[in-house]
Parts: sequence; structure tokens; C-alpha cells
Amino acid sequence: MTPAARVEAAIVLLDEIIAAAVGGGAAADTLIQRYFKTRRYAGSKDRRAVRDLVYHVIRALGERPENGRAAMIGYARAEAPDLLALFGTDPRGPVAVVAGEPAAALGLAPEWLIAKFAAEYADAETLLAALAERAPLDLRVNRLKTTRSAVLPLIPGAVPTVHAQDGLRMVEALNVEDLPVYADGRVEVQDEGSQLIAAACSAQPEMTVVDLCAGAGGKTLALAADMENRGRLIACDADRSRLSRLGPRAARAGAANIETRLLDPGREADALGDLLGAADVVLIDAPCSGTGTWRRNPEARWRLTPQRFARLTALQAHLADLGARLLKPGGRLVYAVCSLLPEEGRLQAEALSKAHPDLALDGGGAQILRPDRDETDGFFIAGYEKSC
Ligand SMILES: C[S@@+](CC[C@H](N)C(=O)[O-])C[C@H]1O[C@@H](n2cnc3c(N)ncnc32)[C@H](O)[C@@H]1O
Repeated sequence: MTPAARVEAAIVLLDEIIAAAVGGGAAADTLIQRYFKTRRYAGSKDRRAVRDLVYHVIRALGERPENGRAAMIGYARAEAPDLLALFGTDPRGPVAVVAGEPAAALGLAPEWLIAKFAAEYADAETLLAALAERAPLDLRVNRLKTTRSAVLPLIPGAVPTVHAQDGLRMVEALNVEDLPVYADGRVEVQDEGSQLIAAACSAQPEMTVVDLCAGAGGKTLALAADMENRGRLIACDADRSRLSRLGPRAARAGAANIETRLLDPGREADALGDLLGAADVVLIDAPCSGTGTWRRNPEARWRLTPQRFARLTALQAHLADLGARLLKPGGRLVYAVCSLLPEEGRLQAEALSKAHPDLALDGGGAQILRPDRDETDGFFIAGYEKSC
């Protein structure tokens, strides 16, 4: 592909990503993969160049742009004038820019979200800038199969993570999924912050542990390792397709004590009657806006609307309350979100304490993980003990 053709491809992809942000379509990564599946003429260098350009543009623009062309013109004008010079030079590239054409403005996030960050964090700009960076790749060593020290020499470019005891951070680029240690389930891809959430549950062998929003089981697998495959680990979710991905992952990881339960949204308790007041540990890794994961999914900034945000916070409160009802006396509850907004974290934790006076927040209180300070994705984590 010529340089101008790569710019045109990036514009087409940005159009698709913007449309998906409006209509709840696929993630940018998926759209990029699909795009190249049907364009075999694009070589690996072209693919990488187009992908990198698309992500540079997404990261640079806070508000959702009108369209891909406006996004590219705004980005190129401010950050890459050499790209602007390619417009109108090649029939396979973008046509020349005309006077007065719309151009997107650079920014860290949509204005309404910047205002929310600014109301909560004195250093909101630093935090938002850190969320616009690229995230490192972390692995979790699967203690059901091996140890961190045994695996470390087998992965070039990996170093132990600072906080998580089973974590490795890739400091050199490597296609981890091609490694034998990945193929046979000795390591999983998991951000260090997610590993710390599972660790905050203090799950032990022989316990009854409920992972209420298990998704495809990222944290469930870490809990199974903490439980040494002994006891009951009930992985629940309202999304059938996510939950169905847990089985093959558990098989690869050698996790053998997991039961799955599909929940009916709004009627989740119907499938959990036998577990009310019966769990030693409940993890609520609640569905959220994902503001803490913008480093990995920068287009998520363009997806969120005040209406969607309000629906999420209502769902979080509902699931937190349900989780509290599953705990047995003396049990432990962990409420977590991959968001740094107080409505999804601090205020939910306060409401939970108020609604359930028998839950006592951990001695250290709730914890916030930040990319600029902790070098993890952004998370809110609150751990509670239920009185006996
Ligand atoms: C943050 S994600 C969970 C990620 C997962 N724990 C992991 O470690 O990979 C939140 C999950 O909540 C699920 N969810 C949404 N509504 C739900 C509901 N009403 N009951 C249970 N789970 C729900 C979503 O399908 C999603 O998988």
C-alpha cells in the first residue's frame, strides 16, 4: 500500500469505529481484524502501520469525531503534518482537503467526563493523560501448574510485577500467545490490577466462592488457583457467550472446581437461591464504564453517554446489594470496577455500607489503582467483612 492508501484505510476504519461507538458495535481491535481479513493485498507492514495510525488518532481525540476524515484531518493538522501533505496526491489516498472542512479537536476525553474527573481528582489532567498512554502487557502465572520463578526464564522480556505475587510484565514486545507456556495454561494474559482484585478476595481452599460477574473468567481462574482447585467456585454472568468462553479457558488452566450459572438480568437472584447467606467470598467485578481501561480501549471514551452511565450505576448498586445477600456471617465481599469515576466506585461503596450495616470495610479502606502511580489499569476496589 502507498502511504496515502494507508491513510485512506485508516479513515475508513475510523468511520467504522465511530459508527460502532454510536451503535454499540464491535471494539476497534475486532473491526481492524475484520477489515484486513477481506484485504489480503495488505502486507504485515501495511497492517501494522494502519493499525498504529488508527490508534494514534483515537488516543489524540477526546470527543467522538463526526467522521473518520474529520478525525484524520484534525489529528494530522495538530500532530502529523506529513500526513496532511498526502491528501490529494494519490487516487488510492484521501482527496485533497478543501477550505473549511470539519476537523476534530485534540483532547483527553469528552468534556462531560473531564468535568467528572476534575470534580474528584485534584490532578485530573495528569490522570487523564496517563489513561491516554499505551498499556503494558501483563501475565499471571498459573499456580495450579507452575510458579513464577519457574516460568520467568522461559519468557524473554518478562520481569516480575511489583505488586501482584504471580504477575509478570512484558518489557519487550513478544507474541505471548505463540509461547508453549501460554498454550499449555501456565500463564494467562491479565493486567496486574485485575490480579490484585482476585488477590483481595483472599479465597482459600474448601471455601464457597461466588464470582458474580465472571465474564469469560479472567478473575475466576485466579480464584481457582488461590483455592488450589478445592471447594466450590461459582462463576455467574448474564452474558451467555462470555460465560461460554470460560469452559475452554478453565480446561487449559487445569481449573477443575468451577461451576457456571447464567443469570437473568433483573432476576439474578432466581438462579442463586441456594447460595443466599452461603458464600465465604463474593466477588462483584461489576459492569462499568471502563474509564480505567482507556489505555487498552481508547475508543471506549467515545461510547459512553450520560444515559448509559446512569444505567450502569443503577446496575452496580443492584449487583452490590445482591452480592451482600449471598454472604454468610464472617464472609468476605469484594466490590470492584475498572473505572475511576466516584459514581461507580467510592459512592457505590458508601451506599453499600449504608444499606448493609453488617458489612465492615477493610481496615485500609477502599483502594484506587491508577496507571500513573501504580502502573496498572485504573480500578476501584473495596473489601468488606460481614459480621458474625
Ligand atoms: C467487568 S466485566 C467482568 C470481567 C471478568 N470478571 C473478568 O475478570 O474477566 C462485568 C461483567 O458483568 C456482566 N454482567 C452484566 N450484567 C450483569 C448482571 N445483571 N448479572 C451478572 N453479570 C452481569 C457482564 O456480562 C460482564 O461480563
